[in-house]
Amino acid sequence: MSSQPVVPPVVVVGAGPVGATAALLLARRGLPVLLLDRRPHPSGLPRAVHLDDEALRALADAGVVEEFLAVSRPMAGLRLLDARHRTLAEFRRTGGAGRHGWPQASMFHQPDLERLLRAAIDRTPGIEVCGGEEIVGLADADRSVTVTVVERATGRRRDVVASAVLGCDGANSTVRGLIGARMRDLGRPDRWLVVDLRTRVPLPVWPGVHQVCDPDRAATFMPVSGDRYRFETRLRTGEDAADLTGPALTELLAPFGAQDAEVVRAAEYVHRAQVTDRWRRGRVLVAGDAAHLTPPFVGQGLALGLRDVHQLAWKVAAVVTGAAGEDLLDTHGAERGPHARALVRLAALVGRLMTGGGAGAVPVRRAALTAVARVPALAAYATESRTPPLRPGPLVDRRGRAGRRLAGTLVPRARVRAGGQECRIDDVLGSGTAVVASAGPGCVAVTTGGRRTEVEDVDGALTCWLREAGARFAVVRPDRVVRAAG
Ligand SMILES: O=C(O)CCc1cccc(O)c1
Repeated sequence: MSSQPVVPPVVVVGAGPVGATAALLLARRGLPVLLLDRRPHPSGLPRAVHLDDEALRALADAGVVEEFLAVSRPMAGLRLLDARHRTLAEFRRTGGAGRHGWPQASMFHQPDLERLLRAAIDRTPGIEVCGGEEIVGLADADRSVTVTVVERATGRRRDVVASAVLGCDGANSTVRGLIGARMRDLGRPDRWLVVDLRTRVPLPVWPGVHQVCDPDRAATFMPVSGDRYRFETRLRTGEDAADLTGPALTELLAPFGAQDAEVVRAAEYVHRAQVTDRWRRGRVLVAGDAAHLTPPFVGQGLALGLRDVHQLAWKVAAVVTGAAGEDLLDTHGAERGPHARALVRLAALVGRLMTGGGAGAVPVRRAALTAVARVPALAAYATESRTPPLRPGPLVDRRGRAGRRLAGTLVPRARVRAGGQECRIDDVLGSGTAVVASAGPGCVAVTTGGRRTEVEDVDGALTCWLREAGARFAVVRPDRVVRAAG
């Protein structure tokens, strides 16, 4: 009788949306997962409210995107307003199907997302969840890590042998500290009041994010999902959250028609712009808020974290199963670091646009808007909701015209017809590396594992995507990022 080799679990630390998604992605690749969280139950706090359609590729591969769409709402875009609420600039997002087949921007209530992720984990074999357990030590060995864990209620300690450890344990990450990583500031911290609201009747507001660029009283207002709204305002020096309750808050909400809304939660929050200086020690890696903190002004906090684990899960699976060498894990920080820094800097720039004040207010705003328009990666984000491409490296070959255009970006999740059935290209790409090539009018060929399949390019989106980049083919990684094109 042959026995399967026993692979120790991948320990995922932190069962928030990033850790939970990581656990699902790893389990769907056949790895056993131990998901630890210091809290006995999900937090229930509505922190993140927005995801872009690129981040939904991670939820799709985790098997929960349909459930996410059922609890979220398409968002119309981002409007920059002046102090008198006149529109300075507007960046629209398509509420219908964007290039990935979903709304370009979706708003949601975080506890809804956490609930559906937890339900998916409960029905996925191979994931063990341990709440109320805290990690206190990590010892690297050859191809494994010993994780020391304490049960918070009893103080009982135990050692777990892990094949890898993913620190998705948030802003105050223990894992980050244990691997000797430090956060590096990309901007100054800023104190804001964050208010979650509910209304009995829907408010007649534009269904997008309003950013009030007023150095004296910078503010953000947005419909979330259902009857929920969020208002945020920068706290002035010497002001705290308690100063902005009652009539003072009612006055701030009035321009949005939300003066009668129920205040569900009002809390001070310090917005930070930080990225870790180290993403890995051996087989221990950090992701999500453990690796970066962003001001919320372009709604990228959670999206960055979901992309981290989407781009990491297949690499961890390849290394742990011996299909790739340990150095594959070096690409995690090399790819995610510049991407995170670019988006954190963009968010900080929008923050300056909202709060830059004094005599320099007008030039600050003009300079920032010019910067957004001039830097291609920023312009692509502002106008088309495309995040910056991954930098060239061992898994991103940006040589040649086609490589420069496509490598490091996501293949569109286009509609295709395969074997008489309509589906999305991701369903044909499978879970490994694939090649997508033009194959005559209205047709593309997908090669996976040496097998070539011709599919109908239903809307011509893939043919057009290749043609516009001057490409005949694109090599697509398991995380749907283009590795090379030519
Ligand atoms: O750029 C986008 O599409 C998202 C804008 C956004 C979303 C959520 C909060 C926020 O302050 C901005």
